[in-house]
Amino acid sequence: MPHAVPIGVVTISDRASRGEYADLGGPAIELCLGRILATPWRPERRLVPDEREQIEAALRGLADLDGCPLIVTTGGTGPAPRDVTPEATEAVCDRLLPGFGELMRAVSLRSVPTAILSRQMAGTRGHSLIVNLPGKPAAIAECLEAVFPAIPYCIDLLGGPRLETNPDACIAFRPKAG
Ligand SMILES: Nc1ncnc2c1ncn2[C@@H]1O[C@H](COP(=O)(O)OP(=O)(O)OP(=O)(O)O)[C@@H](O)[C@H]1O
Ligand SMILES: Nc1nc2c(c(=O)[nH]1)N[C@H]1C(S)=C(S)[C@@H](COP(=O)(O)O)O[C@H]1N2
Repeated sequence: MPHAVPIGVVTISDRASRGEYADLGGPAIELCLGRILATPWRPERRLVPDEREQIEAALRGLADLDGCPLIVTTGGTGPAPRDVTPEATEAVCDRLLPGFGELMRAVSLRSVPTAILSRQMAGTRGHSLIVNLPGKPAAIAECLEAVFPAIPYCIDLLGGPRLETNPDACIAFRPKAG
């Protein structure tokens, strides 16, 4: 699909990257995006260990070389010493969007009290929006569905492609002019 919008799907996991378990996070992101997006898109997949330099390199490449208007990560957002996804995200972003993390934690807190352990965040790098999700595959749809209504308009504001959604899965909110 030559005109499909590239979307970065980044799994950050020591064990999945070593092949010790199958990556369930990347496929869960793709399944969720497939339900939500009406605009043709294609995943740009990356699987990296919890190493800050490798995460930053993946995010920079997806934003600057692959031209992804949206990059979604899973894993490495907690308080463990090797969890460095938020640090890597902050390092590559021009600006942070704290509302994403606030909303995702609030929604997740309805399911698990440990939701407050995630330092997941979002920010912009040039024309790209980067959104962190926790590593638990079950967290992915819960978090992504919560914030997605604001994502198409955010990408409009960043000068990216117009993303349309399937209204049965997600109603994108675009404030009316004036
Ligand atoms: N990509 C993944 N695929 C399948 N399961 C995952 C994945 N990432 C995390 N998990 C599961 O969610 C749990 C919590 O995720 P977390 O990101 O804290 O992993 P972790 O304990 O740091 O280990 P690792 O980095 O090796 O995945 C993991 O212990 C694992 O059971
Ligand atoms: N929706 C949701 N959010 C969640 C969880 C979950 O199971 N569901 N797990 C929490 C836990 S136990 C941790 S440690 C943090 C960080 O997870 P990560 O290091 O895998 O990103 O996410 C939290 N957020």
